[in-house]
Amino acid sequence: MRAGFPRAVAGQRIGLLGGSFDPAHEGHAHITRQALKRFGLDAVWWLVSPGNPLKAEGPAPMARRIAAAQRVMHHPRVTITDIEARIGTRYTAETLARIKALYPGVHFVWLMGADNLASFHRWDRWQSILDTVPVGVLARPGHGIAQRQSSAALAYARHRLPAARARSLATHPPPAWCYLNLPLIDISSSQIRARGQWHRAP
Ligand SMILES: Nc1ncnc2c1ncn2[C@@H]1O[C@H](COP(=O)(O)OP(=O)(O)OP(=O)(O)O)[C@@H](O)[C@H]1O
Ligand SMILES: O=C(O)c1ccc[n+]([C@@H]2O[C@H](COP(=O)([O-])O)[C@@H](O)[C@H]2O)c1
Repeated sequence: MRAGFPRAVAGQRIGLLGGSFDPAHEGHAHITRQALKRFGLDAVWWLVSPGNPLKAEGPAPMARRIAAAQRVMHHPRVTITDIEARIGTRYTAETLARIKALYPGVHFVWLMGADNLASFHRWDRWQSILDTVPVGVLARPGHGIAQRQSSAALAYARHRLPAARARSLATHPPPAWCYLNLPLIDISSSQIRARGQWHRAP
């Protein structure tokens, strides 16, 4: 594997938590620990995005977001990576196609909070994402039942695995998705920015 790219071996189950991480916070760390345990993952990679295609304002510089993420998340099975910037992608569908080609035989799972399930049908080629990798959705404060009835959730309702089968998600052939209820942590990057504890300017 090229320098700067995380290592993985065929057969491993790896969760991909894409995010702006602008900045990272305890909510990200919490859903990562839950995903490791409940989906039975070997590792989680935080894909620090060059910039969410649906967000008008650009995030803080990558190096600063990575450094902040490393302060928040110390775990032997979590890797924080700028792989999207390295491969030149920011659309998840393209990222997943590239990562799957780079890591044959690895079982990847796309991870996201419930707020993203609500807007998922606005993502570029969202059906292709669901048809490419299993998706694990983690509950988020303020985003409950309505999200589970969002356009994407309804369109793929018959491919939903019950939480009791969460540990089989990573090796389940796509499309497959699973919604996990978990203890909620009410924190967001927007709150941290609004409190003036993080600034986007370089
Ligand atoms: N407190 C939380 N509980 C559950 N999921 C979360 C939480 N915070 C973030 N996530 C999820 O983590 C991923 C990355 O989130 P992101 O970096 O956008 O943080 P954010 O707090 O949502 O940021 P912002 O407030 O700027 O939109 C997303 O899938 C998001 O749903
Ligand atoms: O591919 C898309 O169209 C797309 C649209 C919105 C969000 N995403 C990805 O979703 C992840 C979460 O984004 P964010 O900003 O909510 O942290 C991050 O990896 C984004 O690149 C991807």
